[in-house]
Amino acid sequence: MELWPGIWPVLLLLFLLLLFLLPTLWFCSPSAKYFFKMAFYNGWILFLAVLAIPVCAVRGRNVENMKILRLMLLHIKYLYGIRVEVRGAHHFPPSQPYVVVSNHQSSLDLLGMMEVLPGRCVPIAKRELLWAGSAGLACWLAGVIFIDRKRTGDAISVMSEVAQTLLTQDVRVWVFPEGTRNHNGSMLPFKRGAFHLAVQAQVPIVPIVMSSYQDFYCKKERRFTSAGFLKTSPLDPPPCHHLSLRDPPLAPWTDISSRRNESPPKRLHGSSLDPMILLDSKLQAAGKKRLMEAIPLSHNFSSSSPSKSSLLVPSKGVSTFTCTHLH
Ligand SMILES: CCCCCCCC/C=C\CCCCCCCC(=O)SCCNC(=O)CCNC(=O)[C@H](O)C(C)(C)COP(=O)(O)OP(=O)(O)OC[C@H]1O[C@@H](n2cnc3c(N)ncnc32)[C@H](O)[C@@H]1OP(=O)(O)O
Ligand SMILES: CCCCCCCCCCCCCC(=O)OC[C@@H](O)COP(=O)(O)O
Repeated sequence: MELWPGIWPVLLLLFLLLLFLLPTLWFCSPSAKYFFKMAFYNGWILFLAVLAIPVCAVRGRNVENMKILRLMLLHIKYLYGIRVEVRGAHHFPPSQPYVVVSNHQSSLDLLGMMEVLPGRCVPIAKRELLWAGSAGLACWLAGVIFIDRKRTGDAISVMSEVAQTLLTQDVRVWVFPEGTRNHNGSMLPFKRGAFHLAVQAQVPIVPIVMSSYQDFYCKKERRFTSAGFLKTSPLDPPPCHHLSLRDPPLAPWTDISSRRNESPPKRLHGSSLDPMILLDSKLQAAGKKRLMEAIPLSHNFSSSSPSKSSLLVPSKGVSTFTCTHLH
């Protein structure tokens, strides 16, 4: 330090400059605000992971560790003023394995995911996440299943193993069937792994919809505004919609139903297996409409037949999701 006697005034000057510059950027540049918020988001998760690792390591790699991660991540929504509202959590099957499928908009999905993550439920994630420093290690310790999306064969064999584990170790799996983040307002065609998985393990699929972040977050526009002040309207109990999925991704369902004389596998039935919906309070009428329009399914309202709300009812070659409407 003696060689650099002038360093301290320079550092002080830099510090004061930053002290002035950062708040100025924060308040004047939405892009800078977006950048700071995302940097903090990732940095905070990495930091929390450092804390979580020794605690999780006690058990070794174990799905029960996911509870620890979940508890440690739940507060993040408050830091960002994001209010998460959960509708229909009771629609989760109480005690059996199942596959959760959910739309994937951004890494912020983690917030909604942690809000509703059932016990013994592990997400399927891209392999790259394993190398995300402390977060990767924490995920590994919590039993996150990593797949190499570039090697379909490997990914399929991992998922086939998961189909076994699902039953033998009583776990649930959370899959983002779009296979990647997608924030452009529409849903990408589904990858098929989640559906193969459910068929192989003969377990139900529980769809979860996370509402659009469009009114407070947009990666493309580098926009991440404060969201805490928006009004929350009480939401009506959602009516039932029947969503016909004509897209091939659900072909496995139709195959299996035709092999079984148009009758779906028994374990896929169950009026208590309605999908649930996850909404955040920022969701406004336009956002809701956009999201529903974005889902590439044709849906026919059928409030008169709530009793037909079995999870999946293939009929005449078209698989049908019963899905709760965002209302
Ligand atoms: C306290 C601090 C804590 C800090 C730490 C943070 C903690 C956080 C905690 C936890 C967070 C976890 C974070 C989770 C978030 C991560 C999200 C992501 O990473 S999203 C990307 C990965 N997810 C997927 O990719 C979806 C799954 N993908 C699939 O299911 C695909 O289907 C896949 C990879 C298996 C193959 O993909 P294909 O791109 O090749 O395309 P296809 O058309 O689906 O499949 C090709 C053929 O293979 C058949 N196929 C697919 N799966 C099959 C199977 N299981 N068995 C048999 N055939 C199968 C298909 O039917 C198709 O064949 P035919 O065209 O139909 O003939
Ligand atoms: C080494 C520094 C890395 C910093 C990483 C911080 C950890 C954040 C953990 C957030 C978990 C959410 C994971 C997520 O959302 O991953 C994205 C993939 O679903 C889809 O990826 P892609 O759009 O296909 O690239």
